[in-house]
Amino acid sequence: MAVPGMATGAGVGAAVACAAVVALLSAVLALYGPPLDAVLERAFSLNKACSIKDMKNTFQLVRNIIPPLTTKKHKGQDGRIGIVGGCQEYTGAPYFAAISALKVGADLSHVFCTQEAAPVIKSYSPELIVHPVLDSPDAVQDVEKWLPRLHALVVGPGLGRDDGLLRNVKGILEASKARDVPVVIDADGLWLIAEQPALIQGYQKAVLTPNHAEFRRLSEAVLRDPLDSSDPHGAVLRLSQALGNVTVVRKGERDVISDGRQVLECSQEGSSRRCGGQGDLLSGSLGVLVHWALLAGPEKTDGFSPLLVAAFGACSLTRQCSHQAFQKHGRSTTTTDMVAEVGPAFARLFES
Ligand SMILES: NC(=O)C1=CN([C@@H]2O[C@H](COP(=O)(O)OP(=O)(O)OC[C@H]3O[C@@H](n4cnc5c(N)ncnc54)[C@H](O)[C@@H]3O)[C@@H](O)[C@H]2O)[C@@H](O)CC1
Ligand SMILES: Nc1ncnc2c1ncn2[C@@H]1O[C@H](COP(=O)(O)OP(=O)(O)OP(=O)(O)O)[C@@H](O)[C@H]1O
Ligand SMILES: [Mg+2]
Repeated sequence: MAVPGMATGAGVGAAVACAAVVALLSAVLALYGPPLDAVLERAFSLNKACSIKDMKNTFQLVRNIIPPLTTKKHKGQDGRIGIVGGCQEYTGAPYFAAISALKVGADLSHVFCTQEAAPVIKSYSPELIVHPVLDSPDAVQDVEKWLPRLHALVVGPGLGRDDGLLRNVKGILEASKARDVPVVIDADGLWLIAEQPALIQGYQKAVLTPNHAEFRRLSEAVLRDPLDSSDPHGAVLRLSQALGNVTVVRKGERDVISDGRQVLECSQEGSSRRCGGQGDLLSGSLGVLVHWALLAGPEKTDGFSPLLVAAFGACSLTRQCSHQAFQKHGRSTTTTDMVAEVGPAFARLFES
């Protein structure tokens, strides 16, 4: 794979990132066998210096962070995830994020949304725990009291941009940082970060998941420069560095992931459908994988940043869901069809 950005100040990271991407590729190879070589060529851009052996080792990293299913665990151990989002306009986004977290393997998924969004989100699924608190004057305290029971928060899907709501979310982010709760920030959560980057500056347990427009907005706000579209890896690396090594996942035709030291690229085959909600599936899945990766620790990720490994896992899973759903539904594919593929896609990529 090409990791050009890593040459600039990334040092040792270049070799490690290269190995990681190659390893991911190799694991898929092991799963599908040689006929899928072509698919894999697209899945991970290869640096010619990386060997197939390295690839094998590094794909194993994603598998390494997945907790085993055993009869010895209690409810909640494999993940209690909170989604902060859901307002009058947007109820689908927090639902997609929350249900995806459950389908990936979390035990409990909470949604903290506005009062009027709550009954709508509840009605989509009996599996979600829905708190109608986000527009209450006590929103911060109402969410804060749940923080000790949550392993990760996904902030932003379907949040909207109401000033009052964003003020509450600012308080929730500050409370999460104070308690060291990992946060994935997506969608309108990124709008808030573009307005106030200091909110997340240097927080090592944060992952940002911008789409095309969100990345531009964030990058221009933080770096105070027009975005250089000729160097996608360097742009992500620089944004992450400027934010104090917060992990950034830039979604697009290829997903580019960086923690300011290393750059990974995921171009696992997805589909040409660009229906809304796919990013919500990614951020919800990532909430669980971030928890698993931090729990597993750097020993399991071979010294590699656990958040990079988690991000790569969520990107490849989302794209695989899109691929499988499109094979069945073609042009009519929607995010609901992708959610139905989370289990089979996860098994294909990480468990067979
Ligand atoms: N069913 C739902 O409730 C959904 C709600 N959503 C929510 O909608 C709100 C706004 O999210 P948006 O993602 O629309 O953010 P923005 O309001 O910042 O809009 C992004 C814009 O960028 C455009 N864009 C995307 N990719 C592009 C590319 N590669 N090149 C050029 N333009 C591109 C899109 O068409 C869109 O107009 C968020 O709260 C989000 O979570 C979305 O998650 C979609 C599903
Ligand atoms: N051109 C593309 N080709 C293949 N996959 C893509 C492409 N653009 C985005 N994706 C994939 O789609 C998923 C969602 O990315 P996208 O940019 O649509 O997010 P988003 O705009 O935040 O989505 P949402 O509608 O949920 O807010 C990611 O897994 C990403 O890899
Ligand atoms: Mg989005």
